[in-house]
Amino acid sequence: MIALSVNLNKVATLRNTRPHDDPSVVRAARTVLDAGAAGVTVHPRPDARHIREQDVLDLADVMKEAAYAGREFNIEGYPDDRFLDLIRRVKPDQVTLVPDAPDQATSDHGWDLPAQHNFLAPIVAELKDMGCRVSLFADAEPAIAEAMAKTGADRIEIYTGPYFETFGTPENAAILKAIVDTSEAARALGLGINAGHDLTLENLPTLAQAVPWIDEVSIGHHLIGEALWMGLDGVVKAYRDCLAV
Ligand SMILES: CC(=O)[C@@H](O)[C@H](O)COP(=O)(O)O
Ligand SMILES: NCC(=O)COP(=O)(O)O
Repeated sequence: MIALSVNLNKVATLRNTRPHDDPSVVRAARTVLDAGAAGVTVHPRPDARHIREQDVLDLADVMKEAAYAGREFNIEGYPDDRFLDLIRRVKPDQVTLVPDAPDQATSDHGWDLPAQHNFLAPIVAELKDMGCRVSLFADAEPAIAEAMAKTGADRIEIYTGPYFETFGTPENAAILKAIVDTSEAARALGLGINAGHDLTLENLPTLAQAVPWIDEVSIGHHLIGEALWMGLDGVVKAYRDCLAV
């Protein structure tokens, strides 16, 4: 079964609008894990617009609790000194490197490889030496698979934003085929497959059926939004039902 990692960024977005800890990111993490999520994901951006360093440290403590043995902590971000120092302190199960600029509204593209190989490969090596699994954010382009593998990364995370944007239109078939082809090319090179960005209860079943070998999807924005109507426990269970292909 495809693992669901719940991205808690948007809980922190709401929390940050007032000077107190409500809604609690830690409480949200416990809720989604108790509902069966395989792990949690956070993206501590340079401007701390949502997830702050203290959230990362607090969640690292939660993930060490016996009740959550076997669940994974995935930290996403651009590997600047701030981010790498935090990773060295926390040593999460997985690090997902994304090529985001500090002022980027959200993640919307994968790494430019092989151009950025010499920048990424040493960082990937250091993170793996720490015992972290390393995933690289990737556009759905089969030709990128070889360059991704050459960095030494363990997995790629296929960016599914265009899949969301085209879902339900004639253009979606080509986007989905590119995702399938990219995943197959990467798997053939020994890479694991993650996927994420703008996955929803509507578009996830088709993706899961087309690419059942995905290791993990990380989902935040639409899941947290849907929780307003379904409750956090209920929406996690609904997303997991989509993945039981
Ligand atoms: C990498 C990716 O697609 C998302 O995980 C990203 O973390 C979303 O960031 P925001 O929640 O800041 O939009
Ligand atoms: N890597 C994708 C992620 O963690 C969540 O993306 P989104 O569901 O918030 O778009």
